[in-house]
Amino acid sequence: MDLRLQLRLCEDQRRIPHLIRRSIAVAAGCIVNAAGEVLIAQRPEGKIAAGKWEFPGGKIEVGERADQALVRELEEELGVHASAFRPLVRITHDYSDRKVVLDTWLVTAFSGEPHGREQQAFAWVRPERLFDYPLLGADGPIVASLRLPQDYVFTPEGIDEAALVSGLPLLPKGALLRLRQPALSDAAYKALAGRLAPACKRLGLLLMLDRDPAMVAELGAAGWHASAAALSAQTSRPLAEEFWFAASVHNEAELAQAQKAGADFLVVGSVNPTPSHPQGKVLGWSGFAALADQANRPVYAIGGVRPRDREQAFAHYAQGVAGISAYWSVPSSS
Ligand SMILES: Nc1nc2c([nH]c(=O)n2[C@H]2C[C@H](O)[C@@H](COP(=O)(O)OP(=O)(O)OP(=O)(O)O)O2)c(=O)[nH]1
Ligand SMILES: [Mg+2]
Repeated sequence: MDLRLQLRLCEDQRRIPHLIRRSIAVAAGCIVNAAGEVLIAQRPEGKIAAGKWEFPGGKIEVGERADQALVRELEEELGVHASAFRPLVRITHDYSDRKVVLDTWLVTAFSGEPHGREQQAFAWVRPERLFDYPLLGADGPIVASLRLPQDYVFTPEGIDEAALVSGLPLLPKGALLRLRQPALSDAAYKALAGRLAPACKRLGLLLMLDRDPAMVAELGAAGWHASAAALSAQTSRPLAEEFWFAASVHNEAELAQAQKAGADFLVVGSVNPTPSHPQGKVLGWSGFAALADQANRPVYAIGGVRPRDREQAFAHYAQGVAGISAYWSVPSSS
């Protein structure tokens, strides 16, 4: 093609970016050190969104896999060789001038001392302090993913209080715990939640309640969990940003509803058939991954999955696994 014509076409394209909705595939790494801090870098002068902070990484090249791009970008930008990593969360974000599809990875082992090869500043930050840095607009769900644990435990239905209390110290450290007791009246549920909240705090468990969202702040719990039924009545975020807002999702319509309501993270299933929901729709791992891929937020896999299935869950972009029976020594139907 004639060079002048080519230049002219490029110029025209620059003028109508809003008409050409380019989608950019990006791989980014959340490098975690032994102290549990994560590495962020400041975008250097001359790049788009200069001055904002980000998880190091860059564009996936033609013919390259996301994991290959991750390793290459971390070497190019930081002089670090990533040797152990796994998928974290996948995000599609629409900036006004471009659409970005971000494949993020949790990097748990690397060699080399990070240094800003592009003269960019960088910092090791505890996940709960990441809000102190102006991160790129797409990165909120990555921060949520870094702050959340790998296990989401539900209480067995009808478990007695003594068994519940004695089981708490045996749960994985830092786990989310949903107090799910559908047979209790609201008053009995609230009383039980009030007795459990201090113990959960002491043990570092994140207590999630599923009745009136106002109960969460009142009792000092960690957040609110919306069942699919509760979610259908929810058009906006029902509690303050400082608390977690989770939702159960089984299909695309419920996913859209959870996104509209502004849920921070989801529980998606059933991945496998379970005795407790024999008639429930089974997604399989591929159905799970299809929903997780559109979620734009961390997603736990539920339904016939156990902590030992975690690696498989990660491979399908899960935050981790959720369940009942795998976590308690009392008999349960799940
Ligand atoms: N690396 C990274 N990019 C992000 C994050 N969040 C986010 O929206 N992005 C966007 C910003 C950019 O539009 C795109 C990454 O492109 P980039 O400019 O870093 O690409 P690159 O490293 O290959 O740089 P270049 O050589 O092409 O300039 O993804 C993030 O946390 N990390
Ligand atoms: Mg980059």
